[in-house]
Amino acid sequence: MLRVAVPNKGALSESAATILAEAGYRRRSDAKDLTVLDNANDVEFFFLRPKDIAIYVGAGTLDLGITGRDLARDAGATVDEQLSMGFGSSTFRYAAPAHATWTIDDLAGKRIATSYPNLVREDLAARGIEPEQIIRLDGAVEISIQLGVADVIADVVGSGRTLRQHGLAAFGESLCDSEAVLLSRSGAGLDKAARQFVARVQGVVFGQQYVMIDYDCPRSLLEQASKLTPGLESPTVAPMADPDWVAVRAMVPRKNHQSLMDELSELGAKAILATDIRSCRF
Ligand SMILES: Nc1ncnc2c1ncn2[C@@H]1O[C@H](COP(=O)(O)OP(=O)(O)OP(=O)(O)O)[C@@H](O)[C@H]1O
Ligand SMILES: O=P(O)(O)OC[C@H]1O[C@H](OP(=O)(O)OP(=O)(O)O)[C@H](O)[C@@H]1O
Ligand SMILES: [Mg+2]
Repeated sequence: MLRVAVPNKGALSESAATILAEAGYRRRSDAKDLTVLDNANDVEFFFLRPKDIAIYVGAGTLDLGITGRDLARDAGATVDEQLSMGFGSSTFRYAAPAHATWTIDDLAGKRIATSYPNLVREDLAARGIEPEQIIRLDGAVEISIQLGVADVIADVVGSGRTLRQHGLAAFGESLCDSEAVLLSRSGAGLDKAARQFVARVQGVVFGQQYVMIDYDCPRSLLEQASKLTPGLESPTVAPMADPDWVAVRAMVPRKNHQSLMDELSELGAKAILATDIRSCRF
């Protein structure tokens, strides 16, 4: 039976659960359940702290796991990314009080609070910078400067709202551009069950990022219209009862699909429809 780790709570848990349910796997019935046995699909799910997931997968205790790229890097686990899952995007940044201008070199001799001490230690070592201290906190890191515990923080930035709320500004480049990823143990090949799991999840993730566009197109405009909707291989073109018209179908990126529909309409296409894709295989 395939053993898969899923975040039990926090920023990644709801989106991960939604994708797995859409991929046909059994949901947990209670938010406190730590395991779910999905006999129909021959998978057992383990609901773990996102921080711990890469450790289990890297050790080979569990076959696959969903967690953040930043957490996996901080854990130093020997894992490979099978799939980017399209949610939980964030950057990992140094930040300090916004009233002063900071550069990376200013980190020397400072107290840096973070929940990701290994990621920070690695970054500073690579730059040859010696901090006074790296203070490991479990969360709410943004408050640590005003409480007098640290001079600088290094933390996850999503919208940037939490930094702004605490009068902080990020500086230096991102230490890690993160998102939720599906991990396997490094170097270990995937067996058939694991490959099938990855394909199913990929089908849902891909489906979320694309829509299906259908439209009627004057045959004389087909070449121009096909350039707007090239599809994955090429658009499907079907004859219509009126020989001067064709029906066209193609997958297009969800992002900007509304402006693409405007362009098709301006070109002369009619009955333009966009439909959600629930899942797909390549
Ligand atoms: N606001 C956010 N926007 C985008 N991604 C985020 C955000 N906050 C956290 N993440 C991502 O979620 C993951 C961390 O999840 P989470 O914060 O739930 O775990 P945790 O901090 O270990 O647990 P907890 O917050 O329950 O103590 C990381 O990969 C991080 O990049
Ligand atoms: O840029 P923003 O969109 O404001 O998001 C960033 C915040 O979200 C996360 O905190 P979380 O809610 O996980 O709490 P935590 O600090 O206790 O981990 C992260 O650690 C930041 O504090
Ligand atoms: Mg958190």
